[in-house]
Amino acid sequence: MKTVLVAAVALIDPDGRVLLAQRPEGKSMAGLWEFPGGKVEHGETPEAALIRELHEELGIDTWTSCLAPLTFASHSYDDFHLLMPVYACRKWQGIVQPQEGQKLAWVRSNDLRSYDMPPADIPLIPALQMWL
Ligand SMILES: Nc1nc2c([nH]c(=O)n2[C@@H]2O[C@H](COP(=O)(O)OP(=O)(O)OP(=O)(O)O)[C@@H](O)[C@H]2O)c(=O)[nH]1
Repeated sequence: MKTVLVAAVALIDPDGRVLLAQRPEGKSMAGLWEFPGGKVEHGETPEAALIRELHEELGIDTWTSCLAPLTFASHSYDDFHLLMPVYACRKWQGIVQPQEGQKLAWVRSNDLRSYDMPPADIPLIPALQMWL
């Protein structure tokens, strides 16, 4: 099975809330809430992929030095194996705004479990909660 490298980030605001984005209609796993990010392109580092995705998806800019490794997901879906490093980020420039019409939510630690997430993400929640 093909292993797909996806970089994701927990953006954490000054109140300790985490940003989740809802996958839009028409995509796989539509309606589920996930961490911002996306596939790492050929020749790209995970950090560079995240900086690019955050600009494209949310209209913000950040830097490699502001991306702290937090945890990772390794999960087999039916058609690929997902390997997803997850970073924490507390510092960025600009205001988070959906650039692609996606719904966003700033979620408190204790509320994370009430958002439906992809199966790969569920085991990540306790590690994230320890950071918040
Ligand atoms: N960004 C992100 N992707 C995740 C998370 N959890 C998870 O399983 N994924 C999966 O990782 C892949 C990320 O791909 P992507 O976001 O760049 O591309 P995409 O929506 O076009 O994916 P698609 O081609 O499967 O529809 C998707 O299959 C997505 O479902 C997560 O928390 N954040």
